[in-house]
Amino acid sequence: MSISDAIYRPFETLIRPLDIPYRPLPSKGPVTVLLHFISMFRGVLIAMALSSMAIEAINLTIVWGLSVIVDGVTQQGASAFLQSEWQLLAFLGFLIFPAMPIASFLVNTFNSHTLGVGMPAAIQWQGHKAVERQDLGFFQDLFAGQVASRLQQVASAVQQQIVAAFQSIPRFLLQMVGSVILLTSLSWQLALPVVIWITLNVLLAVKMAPIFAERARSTAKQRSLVAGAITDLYTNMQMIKQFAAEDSEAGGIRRIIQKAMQTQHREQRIYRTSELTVVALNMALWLAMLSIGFSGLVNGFLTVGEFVGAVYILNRLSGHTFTFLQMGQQIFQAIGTIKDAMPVMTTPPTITDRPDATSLTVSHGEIRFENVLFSYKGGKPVIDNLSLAVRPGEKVGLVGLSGGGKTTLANLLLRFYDIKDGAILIDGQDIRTVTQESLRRAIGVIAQDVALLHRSVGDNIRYGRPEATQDEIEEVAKMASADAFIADLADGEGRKGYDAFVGDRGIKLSGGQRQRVAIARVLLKNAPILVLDEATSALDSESEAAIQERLNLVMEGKTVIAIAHRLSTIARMDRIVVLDHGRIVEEGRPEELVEQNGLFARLWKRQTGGFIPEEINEPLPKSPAT
Ligand SMILES: Nc1ncnc2c1ncn2[C@@H]1O[C@H](COP(=O)(O)OP(=O)(O)OP(=O)(O)O)[C@@H](O)[C@H]1O
Repeated sequence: MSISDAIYRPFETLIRPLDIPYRPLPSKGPVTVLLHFISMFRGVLIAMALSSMAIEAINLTIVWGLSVIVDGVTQQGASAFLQSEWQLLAFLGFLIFPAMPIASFLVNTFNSHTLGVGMPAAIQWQGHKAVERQDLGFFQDLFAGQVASRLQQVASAVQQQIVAAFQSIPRFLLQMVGSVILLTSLSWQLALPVVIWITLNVLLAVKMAPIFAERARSTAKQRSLVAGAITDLYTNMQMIKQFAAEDSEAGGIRRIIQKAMQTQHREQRIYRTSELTVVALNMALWLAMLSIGFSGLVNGFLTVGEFVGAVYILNRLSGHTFTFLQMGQQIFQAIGTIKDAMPVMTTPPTITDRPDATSLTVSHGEIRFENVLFSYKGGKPVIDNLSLAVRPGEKVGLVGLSGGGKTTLANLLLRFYDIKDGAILIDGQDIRTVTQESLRRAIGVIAQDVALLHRSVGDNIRYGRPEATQDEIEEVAKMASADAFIADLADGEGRKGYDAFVGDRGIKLSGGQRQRVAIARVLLKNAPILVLDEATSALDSESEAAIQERLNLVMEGKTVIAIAHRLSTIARMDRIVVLDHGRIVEEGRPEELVEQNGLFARLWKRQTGGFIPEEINEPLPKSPAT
């Protein structure tokens, strides 16, 4: 171990931020959030506050010592004073060195190494754990970038301000009290203006605090709006360019930045006004103290040593009020930032596991929707008293007009939202009584808009089963006919094949390639239930045939609910359920429904131009488990 390791490692490992267990954040106001994080680090914070108070105590003692030395030397002469008071001089020497550098090192290193690094990491981690628990609806109401920026702002603001507060407030209070005591011991006439000055400063702080808080909050809100809007823009850059909307979007961003600047100016005005008041109060104190000091010297109620001591104390006090005021501003900025971020960090998730939630066990794969009623926040019913039983291994196709509730129904099965009434059961187990994790592990999803993470294509496939080996990944890629294009992949960083990155949301892959990766991922997951939200966009017929073939492979032996748009998929379903306004309006085998001449037949004819293709009249593949 190097010397540097020996000195700094203990400070660096005093807190292990990522090992602190997650505790839900209190939602009763920003101060409770601050206290929550303070309690997480209280040991180090107290140690830092004590070291910082030690620095102040040393300073005050040195000031007192100086006034004693000045008076002693003027009265007794230097050598007599040295002889009689050498212990005092030695003690002052010890305070100057090594006590002062040690205390100062402790404060700075707790500050930079233990808290400066550990605290934002802990706050960001705890914040992330809080956000991650939120249900899908929460993310739909917010810009992702805004959430991320709020977390980051909170992490740095809270850390800086808590640390500054613990470093400065106890020290400042000690300095105030110590200064008043010391000054009183020198002369009460000198202490009096200081007491008045402190009272005026406290009144000022009480008056300004709510204004600071309100303005700081507006600024934080505007700042996170800017970050959110910019992230939203960058994420949708392709669409923006398609519409050549860069200029009009830039106009929007410009307006948001302009608004953010206005709120910042408003915030800064109040700070400068209060600083001006503090400077005026400081100068008035100086004037009063110097007048009293000179009159004390003239009238003999003060010695030169006492006068020097008083001037030194005054210098420190007035200098520190300024720092203290700035710290007050920063603390209110932090409180504003927390207030703005509170909804993100403290909203309790609405979809939670029951305390007695069990793990879902899928033995057959039967799904039952029983009188399900659902509406989105404040809206009218999207799923209206719907009952549907899907037999084990059955493949049900959901068909209907756009907005009929197909995607919603699939999302309810995954418990992305909780239903208002009725029940959804898988093999007899109500999905609200099992853990969300076990539920979602049992369901494979191929969504319409295949989402891939900006990682290697191999890692994206591995998402289906993180512990899968490279061989298994290659095997499913082959089954999904993805192996050929993956072999040819290369990214800008020189990574090739399975190691090549796919771009944000998989942007560097074609729609068909993304779908193949999604199929491989679900093949690897091998869940007993499959939800398939078919892309409406037509792939070319060759790709469609290839994908269809792969999908058959994924669907084999599984209970399937497919939001079906393509004729080829519909034809492969055991049963079609036609949804309209959240209700089942028709149900049956596709060929039966065509004959019924209802909504399905209408949709069908519209899609085929009145032509009923051969495949619907062909015998349909038998469902394995029915
Ligand atoms: N997150 C949401 N918040 C509020 N309303 C929503 C949300 N998602 C969907 N809706 C509404 O619920 C209704 C059903 O939508 P859903 O997406 O389930 O229909 P769909 O049948 O899948 O349509 P499509 O075929 O066009 O995908 C629509 O009126 C839609 O506006």
